[in-house]
Amino acid sequence: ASSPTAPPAALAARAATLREQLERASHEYYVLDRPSLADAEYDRLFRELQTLEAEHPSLRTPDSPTQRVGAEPQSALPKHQHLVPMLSLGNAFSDEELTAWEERAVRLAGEDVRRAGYTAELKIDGAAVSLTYEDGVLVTGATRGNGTIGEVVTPNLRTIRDIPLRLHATNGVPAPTGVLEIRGEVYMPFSRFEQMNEARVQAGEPVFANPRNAAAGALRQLDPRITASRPLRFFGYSVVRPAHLAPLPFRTQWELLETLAAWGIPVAPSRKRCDTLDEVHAWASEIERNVRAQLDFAIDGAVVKVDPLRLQAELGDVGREPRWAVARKFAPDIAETTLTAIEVNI
Ligand SMILES: CC(C)(CNC(=O)c1ccc(Oc2ccccc2)cc1)c1ccc2c(N)nc(N)nc2n1
Repeated sequence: ASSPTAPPAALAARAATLREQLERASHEYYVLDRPSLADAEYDRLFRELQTLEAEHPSLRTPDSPTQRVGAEPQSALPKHQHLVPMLSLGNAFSDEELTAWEERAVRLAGEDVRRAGYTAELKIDGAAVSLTYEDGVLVTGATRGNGTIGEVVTPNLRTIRDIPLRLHATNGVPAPTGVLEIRGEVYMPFSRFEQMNEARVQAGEPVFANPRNAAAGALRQLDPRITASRPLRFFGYSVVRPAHLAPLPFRTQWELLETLAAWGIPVAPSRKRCDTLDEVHAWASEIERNVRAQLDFAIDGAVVKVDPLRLQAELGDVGREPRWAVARKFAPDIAETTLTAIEVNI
């Protein structure tokens, strides 16, 4: 017999179904850009879940879509120590510097580095954050801070539709158990950045210098309703967990990105598995010349990563920089350079 306070199992099951349907619809709408549920139907299900949670508060779980916006403003942002430090990328400004990076890695970890190959990714120019999930449920979100200590901005990150409140099992990839941290970049699409600045000019408010500053500023708001009003997106690119826990279900950076996507985390669209550094050079040039101008988000280069996690661990990091990854920087974005020049001259 169920106790008077516990909701009947049927209602708990209905609430779970609604959470699942609403989160999948949200993922299809915001991340895959191919909604299968009509807005009116989404709203009807959302209201049904809100009603269920109002009648049975124990059904109001942290991964419920009704809990994305609405936490009360905080006085100041509490601090969060990252489980594993968030590293910062060293820079290679030329193909020669990229080759020198590879030489050092080969000297340290042997020919396996070349034989195993690389994963090349877009270097998203946004605000780095770390998302802590426990048994697949988002429990903490924090800014990078100094790499070791960041600021807790969980209520703000929960307003970003790209960030799943619960990680899903899909096409044969099981949902993760235990604790893990997903690192990625919060960014503001150019199109929405311009739109927002235009509105700020009309409202007599100061405009943001660039999308990265706008994203970082939105993330550090004390009132999540302000964050919710800013058009923020997210791309994931790293997963870590404390060394003593069971290893993660992937062995390479490439498989890591595929797993993130399977869990429902958006991953930047252009990326390439490269067998040689020459392939990396060619891909990065192609991105700089032909892809960058078409993207609706800021990138400041490509990131090259030694693919096997075993070799990443062997190479380790020095001075907070991984030896197993490096940024191949592009020429600064003309618009940003011009703006900075104007600011300087005033
Ligand atoms: C590589 C890393 C610095 C993140 N990774 C980490 O911070 C990190 C930190 C400890 C780790 O611990 C290890 C676990 C196993 C093996 C080796 C290290 C692993 C990753 C980074 C930083 C910025 C990036 C960016 N703007 N765009 C893309 N596309 N990728 C980026 N990648």
